[in-house]
Amino acid sequence: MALSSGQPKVVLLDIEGTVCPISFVKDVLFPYALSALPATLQAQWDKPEFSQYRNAFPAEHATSQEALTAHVKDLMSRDVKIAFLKSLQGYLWESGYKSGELKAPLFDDVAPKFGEWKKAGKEIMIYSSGSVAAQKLLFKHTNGEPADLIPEISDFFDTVNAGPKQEASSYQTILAAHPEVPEASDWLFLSDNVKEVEAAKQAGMQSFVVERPGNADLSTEDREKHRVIRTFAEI
Ligand SMILES: CSCCC(=O)C(=O)COP(=O)(O)O
Ligand SMILES: [Mg+2]
Repeated sequence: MALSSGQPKVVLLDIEGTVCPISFVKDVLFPYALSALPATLQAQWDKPEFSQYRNAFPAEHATSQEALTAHVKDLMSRDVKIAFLKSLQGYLWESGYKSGELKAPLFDDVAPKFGEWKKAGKEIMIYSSGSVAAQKLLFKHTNGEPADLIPEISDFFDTVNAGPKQEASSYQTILAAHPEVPEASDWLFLSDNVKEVEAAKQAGMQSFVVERPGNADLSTEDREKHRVIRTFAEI
């Protein structure tokens, strides 16, 4: 599919398993957050600016630093994609990105395609379970050229401002946020998660499954039902 006139005007992108490897999230970002957690809790526990993160957790898990640490560890071991955890993770990753310890390893085709899409007049938007704050940190600190891709991105969506990624209504919320591109068929959503692709299609968007190294295997049925791409260069 060439992106020329009559083709999608907006490319909406998932992050983990689509623009960067799942292993970056599981093996780099998660351990960083867990290692930063105890010292952060000790330093920030009673600070007013930290209360938004602490108070967002269910009260029974925020009774002490130890209880919160145990709960965060449990949620992360199960990769629970819940907003209060994602928000805290973004807060914990900030120092790592700013110091240069964390840098998002985008797949090689991603940054060049951003430039191509922008030149062709397409809008690039992000929809991830990671918080909008975490998304912005990731795209500001990449291994791409340019390293800061924020200027290329028109909007960011997460489970707070759009809703759960496997529900069609979330894609309708995203559409409603951009009345300048009202036709769902003018949107192309790319994700490693077949259920997310199905939800986007239910909302009327075009949507392809992205198959990257390290992603979950796709079934024969998934491959029959959906277009599967291995790199953005195929678009
Ligand atoms: C952008 S923050 C790091 C990724 C993350 O925490 C996450 O849950 C990504 O999920 P996605 O919806 O991008 O597959
Ligand atoms: Mg994903």
